[in-house]
Amino acid sequence: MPAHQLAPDIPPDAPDGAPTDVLASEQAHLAESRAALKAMRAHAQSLSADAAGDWVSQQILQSLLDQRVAALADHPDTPLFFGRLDRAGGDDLPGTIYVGRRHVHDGGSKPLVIDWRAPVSRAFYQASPADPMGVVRRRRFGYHGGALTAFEDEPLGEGGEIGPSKILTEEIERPRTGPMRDIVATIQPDQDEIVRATLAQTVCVQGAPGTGKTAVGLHRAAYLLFTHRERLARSGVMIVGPNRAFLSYISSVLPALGEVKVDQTTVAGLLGEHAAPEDPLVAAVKGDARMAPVLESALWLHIVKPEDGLVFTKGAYRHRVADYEVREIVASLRGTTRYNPGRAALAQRLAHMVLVRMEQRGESPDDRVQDAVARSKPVKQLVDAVWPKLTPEQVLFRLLSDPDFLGRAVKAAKSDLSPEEQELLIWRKPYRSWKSAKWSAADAALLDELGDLMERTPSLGHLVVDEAQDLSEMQLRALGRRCRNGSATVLGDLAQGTTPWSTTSWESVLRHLGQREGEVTELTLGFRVPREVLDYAARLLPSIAPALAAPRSLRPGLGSLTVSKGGSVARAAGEALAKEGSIGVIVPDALVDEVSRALAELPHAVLDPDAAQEHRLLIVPATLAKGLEYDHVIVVEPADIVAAEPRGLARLYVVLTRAVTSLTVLHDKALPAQLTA
Ligand SMILES: Nc1ncnc2c1ncn2[C@@H]1O[C@H](COP(=O)(O)OP(=O)(O)OP(=O)(O)O)[C@@H](O)[C@H]1O
Repeated sequence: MPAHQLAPDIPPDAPDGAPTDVLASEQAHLAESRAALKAMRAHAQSLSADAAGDWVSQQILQSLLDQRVAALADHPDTPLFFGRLDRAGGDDLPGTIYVGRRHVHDGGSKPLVIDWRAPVSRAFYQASPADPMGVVRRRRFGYHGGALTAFEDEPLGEGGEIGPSKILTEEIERPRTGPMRDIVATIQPDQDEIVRATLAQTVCVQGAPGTGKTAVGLHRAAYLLFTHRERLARSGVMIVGPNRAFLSYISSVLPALGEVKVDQTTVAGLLGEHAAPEDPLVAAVKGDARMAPVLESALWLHIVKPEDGLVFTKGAYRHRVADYEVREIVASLRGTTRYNPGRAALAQRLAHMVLVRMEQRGESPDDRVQDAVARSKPVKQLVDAVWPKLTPEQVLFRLLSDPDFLGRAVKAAKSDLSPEEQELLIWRKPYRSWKSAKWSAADAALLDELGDLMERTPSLGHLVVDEAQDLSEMQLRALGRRCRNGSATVLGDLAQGTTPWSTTSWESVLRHLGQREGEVTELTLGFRVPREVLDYAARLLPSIAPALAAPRSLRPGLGSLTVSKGGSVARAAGEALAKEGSIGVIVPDALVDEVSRALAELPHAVLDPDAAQEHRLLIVPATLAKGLEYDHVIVVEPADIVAAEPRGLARLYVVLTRAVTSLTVLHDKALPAQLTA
């Protein structure tokens, strides 16, 4: 008997009845589950918020009920369940379990579908003949639209071999159109290990292009939200991706899994959309973690040694705090609090001293008097003079425009920033004031660091960081602040690092993120790029990431690669349009307009950095291709892509690994030597 049976292709010899009967019975279970979901929704709709006592509680309850009703919507095109486990029994759980996107139960609370994230569903992803996990048979379902049309059985109890799943193969061979889809029906065992890692655990995933890192990160977010619903509803989960076009591409995955309350943003979205152009050499120094102690010193250098004491007049009395006492208070606070709470504490401590004086004179002031004194003019004046009110922008402005001040900060921090590096940091053309300064992306991380030195940044419960290899140490520190009381999922590929500060080690990434305990793991099997294309792109690996092993692909994709000298982009695009699926024409950024003119006869759009367009034929600037995929990819002039930036070869590697079905490389100039070797 074959290990897999795919109805209706397989002759009706299955032990538990002919496939068509089985199919009919599974279709009946789907119909019953749909009806039950409808009833659950009707029940939720019938609940009234009137029971809540006051108006505010009613509003909150109504909003919760509305969310519940929305969550119970049946999307006819989305399979309600995609798997079934027949279990050996011996526990309290049902013998047969249907695994799907959400729980569905009948009127008597009998489970008809169990959420894929429930502990019992784990076996659907992990059970194997070697370790059946109490499962006798795993059944996978194939759908066409919303209709259940096929099933595939894997007997697990007999210790045999399981061949490749046709349903998985069909899913990954499916022509791509539109945004990214969830992979909940076909998560692979090594991916599932990452998805179900505990909330306390920070996981860092190195993976070649198309190994499912993004998909895994999104599913892990959904898993954690299900497993720790209340805790994470309070603290929050956030996904950080490389650009907004990418976010738009992945935006429907979590909602399809029922999770709508996850913030998806970019580093710029989080730290501020500052984008003043900057020399990469300068940005590299600014991105270096050695900036952190320099910023800290720069901030604290603003504290002025108190020369005068405080005189507080009340009625006929003058209460004095001596200069040395003020110095003692400042010294005791310095370095023990963040900057802004330190200011407030200084005012309170001074006020306290005044109160002590009042008491010594026989008065009995209470706490309100202390607050009033802390807010009084003489105290405010002294605090402003000694511990001035500052913004991150003011401090950074001073640091980047005043070489002496920078030198003092470097010295105070005992930093080894060299004179050359310090010179790079100083603006060539200084701005008139911090208000008119134009900040760069690298400055945004410095401002954020200063902001945290002044006021603690709140931490989220969990952070998913995609394309993490591209982040500078200072950006990682900024993200680390946002998960310091939580954990992170860090995803990336050392070979796809395209920034001048791209990392070469995940241990270093975890260290700067403040998650040293994080575990580095690897995904090695590619689900996107055909083998022939991946092997071609992998010729670049010895030059860009020599320590990495060549990636492997699940998809043979014979005939998927065409390399053509002098070929026409319009012809290649026209040929791709005659096939099924999306088409990405990936071009050096400088050639976007030229290629758009060459394609004037064909309906097309240019990918906008701020949004993913729904267009079959898209021109994609090479610098925006990261994380995206297209059924057919046409890459124009690799030599120019390489020449455009310092890590141009890595950019080319990214660009060559976006194809799902075919890659056409068009070139007039000589190809990079690594590709022809
Ligand atoms: N288990 C799976 N079942 C079906 N499809 C999968 C599976 N894992 C990944 N895929 C598909 O493979 C493609 C690549 O996945 P994804 O974008 O997550 O990879 P990646 O590792 O982030 O790639 P890159 O490094 O190039 O950004 C996607 O279309 C995704 O849906």
